[in-house]
Amino acid sequence: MKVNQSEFIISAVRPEQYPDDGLPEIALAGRSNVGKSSLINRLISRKNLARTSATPGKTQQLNYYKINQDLYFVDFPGYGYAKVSKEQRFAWGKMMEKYLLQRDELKLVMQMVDMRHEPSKEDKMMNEWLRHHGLPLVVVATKMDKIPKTRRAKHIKVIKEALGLRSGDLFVPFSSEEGLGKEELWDIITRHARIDKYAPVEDEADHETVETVQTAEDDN
Ligand SMILES: Nc1nc2c(ncn2[C@@H]2O[C@H](COP(=O)(O)OP(=O)(O)OP(=O)(O)O)[C@@H](O)[C@H]2O)c(=O)[nH]1
Ligand SMILES: [Mg+2]
Repeated sequence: MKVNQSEFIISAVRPEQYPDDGLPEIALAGRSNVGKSSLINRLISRKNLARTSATPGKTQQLNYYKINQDLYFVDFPGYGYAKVSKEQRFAWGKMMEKYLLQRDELKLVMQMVDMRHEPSKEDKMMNEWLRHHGLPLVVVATKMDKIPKTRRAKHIKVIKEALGLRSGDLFVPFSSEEGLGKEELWDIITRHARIDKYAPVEDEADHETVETVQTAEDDN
């Protein structure tokens, strides 16, 4: 997928703020700090369009990023972050649930899990919930660069087993640091969003810059 333009649109706290142009939406869900924002940046070859941070729980609204005139990435609040209040967690949960169950434009959920660890209770619950509701799903295992090559197959096996994934289920090991898994994921995204224009992503040189925000601090 050739990304010519990427633009932060809105941090939506209410459904009325969601875009109304009907473009396909790809949601990113996962634990706080799992690497959702980093994955967006890697997919679009930008350093920091989506805010990344070493402070978990930073993304607290549905953050919309428009990619070309083709689709939106919708960056979700990270779940499972202990330091937010119960009320806040409940409010996020409600907003996410409503979005996931009622948003016609939603074409794919990317559920992200950290490749280093066995999926948490919340990861498992989220996965079961998404599958129970029949949502189109790809599980993305992030931070693959942190696992030595010889141990990756083992980690992948543990994750797939913990989530009960079968051979036909979509699963992509990924590294935002090194770009591993990027082409495979774009392929899945464009198929679900029904975008025909599949082409390799070009580098930043011919990329129209619309917004930049703070720099990632990778200490994780
Ligand atoms: N080595 C490595 N570090 C990563 C990778 N992905 C993310 N990180 C680091 O992990 C930290 C969290 O990444 P974010 O992309 O901000 O995570 P997030 O899921 O958006 O977090 P919230 O917005 O808080 O929910 C940052 O320090 C990133 O640089 C990866 O693939 N490899
Ligand atoms: Mg984020």
